[in-house]
Amino acid sequence: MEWTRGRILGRGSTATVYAATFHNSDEILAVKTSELHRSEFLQREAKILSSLKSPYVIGYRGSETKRESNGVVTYNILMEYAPYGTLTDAAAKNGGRVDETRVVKYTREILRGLEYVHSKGIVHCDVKGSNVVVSEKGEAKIADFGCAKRVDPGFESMIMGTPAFMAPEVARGEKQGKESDIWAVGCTVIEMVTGSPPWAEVNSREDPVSVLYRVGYSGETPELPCLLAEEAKDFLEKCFKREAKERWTATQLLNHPFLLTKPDIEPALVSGFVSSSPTSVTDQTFWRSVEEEEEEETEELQKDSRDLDRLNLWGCYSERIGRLRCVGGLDGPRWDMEGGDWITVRVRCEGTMISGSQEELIISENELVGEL
Ligand SMILES: Nc1ncnc2c1ncn2[C@@H]1O[C@H](COP(=O)(O)OP(=O)(O)OP(=O)(O)O)[C@@H](O)[C@H]1O
Repeated sequence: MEWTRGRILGRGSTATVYAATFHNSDEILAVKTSELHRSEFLQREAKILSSLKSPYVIGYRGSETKRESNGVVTYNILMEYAPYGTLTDAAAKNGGRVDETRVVKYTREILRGLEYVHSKGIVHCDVKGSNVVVSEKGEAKIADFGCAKRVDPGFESMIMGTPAFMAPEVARGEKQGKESDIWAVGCTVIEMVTGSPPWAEVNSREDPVSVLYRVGYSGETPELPCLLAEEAKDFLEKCFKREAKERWTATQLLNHPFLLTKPDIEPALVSGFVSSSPTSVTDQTFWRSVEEEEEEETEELQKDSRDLDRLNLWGCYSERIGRLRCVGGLDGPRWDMEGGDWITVRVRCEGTMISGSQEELIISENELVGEL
């Protein structure tokens, strides 16, 4: 395969993704690259991605090693190019959150993708806004299968994912199955609606270990955004059943009224992430009206005048977390609160933690257990 590498589209913990062009066609590609000697996760990803074909999963175009002009040997996955970035980008471009029509559309498409992936006996293990990309036609497609695994009982068990999106059973290091992906879908909806993952109040002041502890052991479920209509809240409650076996499946959720009441929107409406008007807040089918919210807030304030914060209808969105990034090295992990995306962690159930990049030592199971 002859192709030329272009600009960087994004960086993750295991690889860098570039735009590229095929020499024998006009197709633009995305190429996910890491040095060959660090490409264990990329090679696993290629194996899984090559077995999948769905409109809601990023398209696989091949994989190969390549000697770069500087002599470095790289491993590369060639994929369909998604020009509109990730759902996290979509929220950022739209003032911190995705508008309601797109939240419904993208949630439906993520679930269609997961329904397919799960039917193939595969669990994604790292569903989150920054791992869902938007295609040229405006469809949400699940990407980054670097943590994905087959659900075969004999398969090596490894806990993987991003702390704020982890289900309780994953945070406790017990198991990671299809149900854990569904919890992460709920977290992704919260991320789209509010611009922040769940547990933002913990994230902003503490560290990911505290998030894992809270998810795994507190008995709590993520706080539901206060402006959501009851239908949307009910949908999230079905995702956030703490008992994995009580959680709804992708197929069941696709038939939830939250997703059934709105038809698919035209692709033309999606392209370019045309910024939506804040008036969507008043749409009764998804958001509760500001008046309704105000009335309830006033009643609550009368009941408890100490709760002054609740006067501000937008208060529940005002907390923006400092993004966490682990940038450890041989000296051990440290948490960077300033920038970068939510990181993915990979912990072997038995033994020490490994991450995709040898430079980014993230956290060891022993440290985790020690902290907990
Ligand atoms: N097919 C694609 N088209 C366009 N951009 C993409 C594509 N795939 C990935 N990207 C961009 O590259 C970024 C990193 O990709 P990806 O999440 O696959 O890397 P990673 O190293 O596996 O990340 P993680 O830290 O989640 O493990 C994405 O967040 C996105 O911005």
